[in-house]
Amino acid sequence: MKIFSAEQIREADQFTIQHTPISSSDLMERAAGKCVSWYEDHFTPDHPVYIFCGKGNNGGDGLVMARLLQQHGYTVNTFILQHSNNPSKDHTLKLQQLTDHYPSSIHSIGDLSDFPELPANAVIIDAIFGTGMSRPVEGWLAGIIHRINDHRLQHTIVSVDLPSGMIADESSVHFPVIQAHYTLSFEFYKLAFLLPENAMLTGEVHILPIGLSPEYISNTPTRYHLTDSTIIKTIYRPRTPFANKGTYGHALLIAGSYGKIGAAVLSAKSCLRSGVGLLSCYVPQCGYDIMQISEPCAMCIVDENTHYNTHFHQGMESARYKAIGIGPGLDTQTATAKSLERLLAVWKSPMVIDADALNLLSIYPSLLQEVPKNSILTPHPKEFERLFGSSQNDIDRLELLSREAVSRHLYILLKGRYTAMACPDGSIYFNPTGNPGMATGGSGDVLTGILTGLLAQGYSSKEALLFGVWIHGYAGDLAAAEHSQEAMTAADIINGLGKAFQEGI
Ligand SMILES: NC(=O)C1=CN([C@@H]2O[C@H](COP(=O)(O)OP(=O)(O)OC[C@H]3O[C@@H](n4cnc5c(N)ncnc54)[C@H](O)[C@@H]3O)[C@@H](O)[C@H]2O)[C@H](O)CC1
Ligand SMILES: [K+]
Repeated sequence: MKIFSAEQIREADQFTIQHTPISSSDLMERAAGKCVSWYEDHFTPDHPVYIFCGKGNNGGDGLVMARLLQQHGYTVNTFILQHSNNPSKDHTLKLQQLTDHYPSSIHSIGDLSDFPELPANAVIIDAIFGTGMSRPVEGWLAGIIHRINDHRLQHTIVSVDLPSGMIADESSVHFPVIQAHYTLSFEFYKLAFLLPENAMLTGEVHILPIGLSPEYISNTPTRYHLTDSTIIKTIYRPRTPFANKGTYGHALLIAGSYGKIGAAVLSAKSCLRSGVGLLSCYVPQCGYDIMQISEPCAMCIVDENTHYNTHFHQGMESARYKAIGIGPGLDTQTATAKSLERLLAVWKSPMVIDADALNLLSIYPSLLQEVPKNSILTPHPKEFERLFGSSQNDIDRLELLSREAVSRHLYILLKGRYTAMACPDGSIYFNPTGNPGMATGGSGDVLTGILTGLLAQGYSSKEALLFGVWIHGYAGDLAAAEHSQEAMTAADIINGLGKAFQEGI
């Protein structure tokens, strides 16, 4: 699914009005009608509705909702915030229609002292600002936003299109923004909904289709995308009937150190459960028995060192692996760094680089220059910061992520609720699958195994990344459904992979 900017959403709006038989006034009726249908499914008429409207089209949506909800038997009080003397055309039209039918339900707010007392069971609808926001809300308007937020514990807050004060495609960190329980957004996710810094502001997001032109949507390129099953279906390739294990590649996982052989085992298991043809695991001596017993389907190559890996570069100039994954439980010993340096000097195909291998790249930044093009780096936010530095806000961090991916020709993901995946062509994909139960030790090791397994099978780096992160999250959701987010472990994610491949594509 494409993620459009506020500017593009305005264009989509205009294009739809010009090229399909619908007026802007009717499009607003349709949008508000969708919100009303959603609302009626969630709240009965015993809850008085308090709708706060701005003077633009977001406020216009609120005015239409006020009319429709009253027509449907709800008690509604509408408050128009007098922040501007230039209401939008449709706002003016919808205000007139509301005045014609329900004049006594309309009130005006010119400053904070006009804010109403809310009855205990009232529901608040926030239709103050939508995609028209481009700067922080200030003065008494900011006061109104804070006042609404003060009611958050007692009253449900439903935001129309965006929580007011949030800027659709910029950072609004530290700005006054409505803290909604629900956000009913039109047609598209907004970039702002996917930023960790806004996690507490949107509440549950519901995307309501309003029939914006499919022609505009398919013909307009975007930089940001949300991975969905349509994208995953185009990536997935079923196995061929005449396949043998050579068809699906031989992967090498370089992982594990004393006390962290479990990370290597988790990666190995998930790699095998992602369809790899053959898997070899390179481990220190202390890992040999553990690996062979835990995962008989994997072959084992053993380092000369007992506790950590020191010679995995050996023989790699002529090795025929289809993919290498390195990092889970690796440790950051100097001898491991030296071996990584020598591996990078000879290995020029894409690799999956995770965990301690990323930490080695941040300790020895010159190694980062040697990472093969199209490799996949999988940092969590702390690892990302150690590698590339810190940022003021989530938009700056996305820009940094993208700059690094483009300039180094790498695929870099940044783990989170919506894992962001930056590609060398400048595009950024967000992944929607997964849940907080996956914030547990070993979950990243499982992802490394999956990505390595997909790369080895011949998926391109971009395909392996989008598909791997999707299936990892999907398997995590299945694990949470079975065990709860609290009780699930990384091993349960691996156990979910079978069903994820069957049902998640
Ligand atoms: N996407 C669609 O196809 C549809 C969208 N609809 C709704 O329209 C809004 C966008 O409306 P717009 O008039 O462009 O902007 P807003 O209502 O968000 O705000 C404009 C209004 O607010 C003033 N303003 C902006 N920023 C500030 C500020 N920081 N402080 C004070 N005042 C500010 C500005 O001057 C204007 O007066 C979209 O979100 C949807 O809700 C359609 O109804 C359906 C089609
Ligand atoms: K709003």
